[in-house]
Amino acid sequence: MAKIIDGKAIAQEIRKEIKERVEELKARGKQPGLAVVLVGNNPASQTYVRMKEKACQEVGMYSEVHRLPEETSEEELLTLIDQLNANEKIHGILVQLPLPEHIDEKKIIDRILPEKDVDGFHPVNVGNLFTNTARFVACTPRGCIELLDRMGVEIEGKKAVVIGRSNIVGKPVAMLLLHRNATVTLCHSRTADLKKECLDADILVVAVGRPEMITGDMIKEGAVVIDVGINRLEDGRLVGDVHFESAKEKASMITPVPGGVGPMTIAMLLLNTLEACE
Ligand SMILES: Nc1nc(=O)c2c([nH]1)NC[C@@H]1CN(c3ccc(C(=O)N[C@@H](CCC(=O)O)C(=O)O)cc3)C=[N+]21
Repeated sequence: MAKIIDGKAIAQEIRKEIKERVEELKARGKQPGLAVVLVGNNPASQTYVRMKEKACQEVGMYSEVHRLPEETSEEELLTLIDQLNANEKIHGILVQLPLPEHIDEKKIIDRILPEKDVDGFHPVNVGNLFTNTARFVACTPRGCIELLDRMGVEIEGKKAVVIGRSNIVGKPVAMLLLHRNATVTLCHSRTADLKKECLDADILVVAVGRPEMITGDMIKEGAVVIDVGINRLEDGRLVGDVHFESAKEKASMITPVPGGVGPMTIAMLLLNTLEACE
């Protein structure tokens, strides 16, 4: 039976460490500041933004949330980004995604100064990730690696299989694992034999966005399983992309959903903001 990776507790520990570093900065007259921009009324986004705001306050960071109406124009949003770029109190800028249909996400992200892009979504940071010189790495991928490190999982020389090739999780997490000297396989919807690839994995990272699609029969005995998925079922239950009950019979360690990778995403956002200020 797998050991459960308590992402919530690990994230809490990291937040405590961040709080101490914020206090040191404050003693030197500096306070890390994060600006979060939310456009529209997406209920999930509103919840996430509240969580981010609360997390900032808890560690003593300055935070401001800009809640803009659904009809906000691209031009108006770009003007706000320019103001935040120029604002010395703000070290990190996060534009909550997804944005409304009429706004070009790429155009907005490209406008954020790379040195304030604590989401790690700006092309400069994405490009630097490729050469292992990134100032900011996207929060969820960084959180996955941090979980492995804090659980004492060795990455070097291991077979790591990543399922899902999104720009915000799959691709960057594969790159981070590669930089840590894992042998990395990146699987996706057209992978010929997904089960075979999965059964090869010492470390399995799943980020596809399909509820409980990875089952215990696809997991090698003793593998470490990181489940990035967060899916709300019709009955209201929150489940990952991994079928937890069957997977935990095979894995040596596994993240639960909720309480796994999710809380790490916010902890890494705070860490990136702290580092932006430092
Ligand atoms: N620019 C941008 N940056 C993001 O980082 C970003 C975003 N847009 N859009 C949406 C996604 C999603 N995301 C999560 C953050 C925390 C949890 C989290 O803490 N989840 C908890 C609670 C889950 C719940 O109860 O809903 C858990 O998994 O235990 C989940 C998901 C950040 N995102």
